Amino acid sequence: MPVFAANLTMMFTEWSFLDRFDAAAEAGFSAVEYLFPYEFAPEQIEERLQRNNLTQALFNMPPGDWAAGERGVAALPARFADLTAGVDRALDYAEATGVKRMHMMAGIADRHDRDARASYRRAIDHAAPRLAEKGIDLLLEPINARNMPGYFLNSFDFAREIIAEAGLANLRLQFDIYHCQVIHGDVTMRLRNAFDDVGHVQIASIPSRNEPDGEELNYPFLFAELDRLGYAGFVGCEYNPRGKTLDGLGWFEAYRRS
Ligand SMILES: O=C(O)C(=O)[C@@H](O)CO
Ligand SMILES: [Mg+2]
Repeated sequence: MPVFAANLTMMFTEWSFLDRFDAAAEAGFSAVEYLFPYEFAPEQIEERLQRNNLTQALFNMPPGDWAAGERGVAALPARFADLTAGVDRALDYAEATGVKRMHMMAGIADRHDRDARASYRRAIDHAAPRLAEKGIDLLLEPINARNMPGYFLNSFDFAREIIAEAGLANLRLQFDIYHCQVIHGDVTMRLRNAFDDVGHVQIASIPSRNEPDGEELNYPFLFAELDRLGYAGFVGCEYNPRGKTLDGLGWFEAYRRS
């Protein structure tokens, strides 16, 4: 049975960020993820995790200037110093939270640009060994162009090509089923084919990015498929609730921690 992680950037937004940990635990989640912890001290996050007996499944490394439209700096050749500083900062939070996987966003850049690709590889070659020293996986996530126009890593095939080329044991694919369906379709076969690379899974309905309980995909089938494949990682609930978070948790009833 999959282990679900509440995404605290998108779910439980009726609560302040730190109180979302309590709300997610109360709703029966045993793990959480979110985009970024950096507005809070590592100790504040650690305290909420421990108080609620929650596992930190995932978070992202610093993405550059998010408010200005940056979506990562890894593929931006002029930003290598920011990338290395971001790895250091993320590792401080990893130590406090015990997280075992971190996502490095690529940035807005043309994936056919040679300098952007070389910069992305340089960022991976720097970050992955730093994380490996701490037993942490480095995740790469393809993101669809409708949600993030101009994003460098916009194809699952390209992500797998980069992972194969880098040949690093702790470099894994963040398989967001929502993005896969929007970009390519054929989700089950892609999951099967990519399974050896998969380090984290995320879910949402398609096309609305709401609860995984309707619209284009049959999530009960996909959850069973993850079991058939022997997936032992987390499934991040990266969706925008249609209404109140708690009102939309009917799909989660069978999976909640008692
Ligand atoms: O947009 C997504 O999908 C994500 O998983 C975010 O964490 C962007 O990294
Ligand atoms: Mg995602």
